[in-house]
Amino acid sequence: MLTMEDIIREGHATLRQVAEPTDIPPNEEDKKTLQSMMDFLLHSQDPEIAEEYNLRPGVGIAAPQINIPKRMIAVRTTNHKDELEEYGLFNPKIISHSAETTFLESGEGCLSVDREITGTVPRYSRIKVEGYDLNGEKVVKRFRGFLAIVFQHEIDHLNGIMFYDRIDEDDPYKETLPPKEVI
Ligand SMILES: O=CN(O)C[C@@H](CC1CCCC1)C(=O)N1NCCC[C@H]1C(=O)Nc1ccccn1
Ligand code: NI
Repeated sequence: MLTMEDIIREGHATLRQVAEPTDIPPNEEDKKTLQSMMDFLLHSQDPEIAEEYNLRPGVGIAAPQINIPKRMIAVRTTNHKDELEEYGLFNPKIISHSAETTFLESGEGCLSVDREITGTVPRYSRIKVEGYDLNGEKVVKRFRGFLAIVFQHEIDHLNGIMFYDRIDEDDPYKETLPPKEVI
């Protein structure tokens, strides 16, 4: 099972790489990896297991965080109706998003970052994500609220982006996204 020892920390080059797309349909090795990432979130959210194995509770994890530069993410948290939502996706992609932005009041953290970093991390309020599930089935889903934030945090990891890259040094509590580059 995955434990905190498997999670690489900032400074490790893999966290700054752009991860490679996986084969679709997924091969046995990638399916095992994605399942282990989903199991990690489950274990990390179980008080007994988390205590036993000294796991930090996670609501999401991306394969680069376990030193596998492949485009795979797992998410496990409750939605706005307090229902558990669990996803394991290969090659996730944000195919559309709101102009409106949001952010976590308490800021963001990261299992690969062993320090507190304050500041607003602007995220799109609503996103539409496309990807492939463990069976290689295509998934297209809309997310809003906390789930949308988690998915954006995880997909950033696949592109070598850390949450603090999005905090504006000059105005750490700014609540808007920087303008798209003007072509
Ligand atoms: O890339 C993936 N990661 O780095 C694990 C991160 C992902 C989340 C950070 C912000 C959005 C996604 C993670 O889950 N954490 N970050 C470190 C602290 C513990 C934990 C956390 O924020 N837990 C949490 C937050 C709100 C409500 C309930 N639980
Ligand atoms: Ni993270």
